[in-house]
Amino acid sequence: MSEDVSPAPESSPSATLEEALKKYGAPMPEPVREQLQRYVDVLWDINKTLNLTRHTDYDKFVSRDVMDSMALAGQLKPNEEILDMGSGGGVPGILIAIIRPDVRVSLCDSVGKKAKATQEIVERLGLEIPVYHNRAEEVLEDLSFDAVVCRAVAPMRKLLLWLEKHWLSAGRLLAVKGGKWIDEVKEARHHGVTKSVEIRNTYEYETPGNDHPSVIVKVWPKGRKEP
Ligand SMILES: C[S@@+](CC[C@H](N)C(=O)[O-])C[C@H]1O[C@@H](n2cnc3c(N)ncnc32)[C@H](O)[C@@H]1O
Repeated sequence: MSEDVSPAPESSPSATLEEALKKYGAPMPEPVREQLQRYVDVLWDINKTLNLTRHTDYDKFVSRDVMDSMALAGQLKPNEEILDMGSGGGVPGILIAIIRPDVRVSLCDSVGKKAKATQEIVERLGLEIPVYHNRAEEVLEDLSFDAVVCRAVAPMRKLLLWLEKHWLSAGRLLAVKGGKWIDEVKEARHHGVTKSVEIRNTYEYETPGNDHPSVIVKVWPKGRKEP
């Protein structure tokens, strides 16, 4: 008897947010799902005129944006206060605010039109989230947080350089990284910006379509108990 070698059929694109959330193992209570739906509706609407995201279908939105934000949210303690550094279209900050309403989120982006778009999203969703049109380093001059979170903002070398003088107000860094994170840490070490910090891979998870798992990298100042 010949073996059936026909390729497995590709799963069909998710027609709804609910379908995608189920497909990627992230079912959400209805009120959260409704808020996520409102968020993508507003984001995709603004995205018609301003390039904020390439994740313009439910599968990409859930498998990338929601999964990354959930991975970060899982590292936060109850009622913590966080700064999303380089929010762009609001990932991960706005999604963390929706998934974890106990967490107090602030957003910042150094580019004016991005910060303005993020402000518009926040207002249209009726969320009470401060949005700063500033570099994170500038925000950290005046305000303190339990953690700074970020995705797709800069390599570790730059993130550590930017935060070097701000650990008292940044608390800890939680950065979403891909398979090259170890190379990024090596490069940062080569540039001498890892001397006064501890760096740990704190959580790994699969991202559909990527060969390597995604990682939440945690960084905190040396000498301080692991947060
Ligand atoms: C590639 S986008 C990523 C946006 C979003 N985090 C995401 O994952 O979809 C990077 C954003 O970081 C912003 N950015 C870069 N350096 C920054 C800094 N030091 N402080 C605040 N924002 C920064 C850029 O303006 C840009 O909007």
